[in-house]
Amino acid sequence: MRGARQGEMLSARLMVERERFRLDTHLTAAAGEVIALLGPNGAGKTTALRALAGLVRLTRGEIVLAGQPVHELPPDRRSIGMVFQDYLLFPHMSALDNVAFGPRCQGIAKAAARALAREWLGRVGLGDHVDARPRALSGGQAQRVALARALAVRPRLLLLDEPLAALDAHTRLEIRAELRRHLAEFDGAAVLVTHDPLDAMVLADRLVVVENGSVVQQGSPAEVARHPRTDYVARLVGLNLYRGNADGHRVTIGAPGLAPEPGPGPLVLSVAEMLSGPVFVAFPPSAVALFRSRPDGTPRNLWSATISGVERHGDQFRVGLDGPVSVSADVTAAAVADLDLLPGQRIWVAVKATETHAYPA
Ligand SMILES: Nc1ncnc2c1ncn2[C@@H]1O[C@H](COP(=O)(O)OP(=O)(O)OP(=O)(O)O)[C@@H](O)[C@H]1O
Repeated sequence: MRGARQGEMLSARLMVERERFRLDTHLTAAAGEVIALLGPNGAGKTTALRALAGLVRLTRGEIVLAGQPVHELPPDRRSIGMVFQDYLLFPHMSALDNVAFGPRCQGIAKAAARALAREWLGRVGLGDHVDARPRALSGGQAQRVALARALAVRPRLLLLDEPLAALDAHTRLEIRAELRRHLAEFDGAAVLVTHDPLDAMVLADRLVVVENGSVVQQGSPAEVARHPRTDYVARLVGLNLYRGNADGHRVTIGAPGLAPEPGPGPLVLSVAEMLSGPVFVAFPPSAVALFRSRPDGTPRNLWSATISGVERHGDQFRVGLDGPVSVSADVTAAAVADLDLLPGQRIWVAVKATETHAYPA
């Protein structure tokens, strides 16, 4: 995680009143910081993002970007880059001209703008597609062009609205990892709206949870995961997520990273993906199976743990487990009774490799 706060890049008080909805949030972001706005449908995330972009007018409030009030300025004068799901590429222009468009609008001469665009397309891995029209690009490629277009204007604020939502699962993994790398190099502030907790956990330095137009919780992914304050957040962070080091299909979980509590470690997990170097490994609590005695001949990842707590979670129970890493498991009420799950008890924990997801960190 990058996290060093180098001074405030964005400070915004966003108030937007509609007939049956009121957004009232305060958002700040340091230079280089990535904020993920999370929340249930209709919470006001998109409204907040559009207000920052200048596409929705503030009823009250202010937006200060790099020390300048920008809320009275039109979108194109705010030093903002946008990667919105519905903010499409210009269909009649090549990838190169799409990316060169912003710099051209900033007054950069045509040849220089095109050189810059070429450089950005190279950075997002599309150096061979500069002449392609958007319709000739795959979803992932189009999203890379959109990112290059947003970054080519060197914005102080990058806004991303569900940037990975339209992509298939495989492409999503790839683009998520790439986006993480580009965000790490970006020196402005970034605000990301996503429904996917993994996107948020992997990409953001800070989660800002919005419900009913207000911020209900914010903090680092680890802080929010450790102390969920609403049901939505509890469900949202119901993912076991760790940092580790991959060597082929084996990942050594060592660095505490995003684990809820760093354990004694190290734990070696088999994962479906073939990777090397620093990675994240994630799996949902529903992928964790519990056994009273050591199951024989299982191909799963297996370790022994101590039950730290059992809590009702919807119609299931969430079991907290301490061991080489801290893990949450979701089990049925019947399993709680059958397995006699009580805090302090030792239990075997199993996770299938195919139910884990490993990603480059
Ligand atoms: N143009 C509009 N005019 C009036 N009301 C709107 C408009 N756009 C959104 N709303 C309402 O404002 C509220 C917030 O919507 P918004 O799209 O910001 O939520 P969201 O958190 O992004 O939701 P989702 O996750 O479903 O995209 C909702 O009640 C929505 O119905």
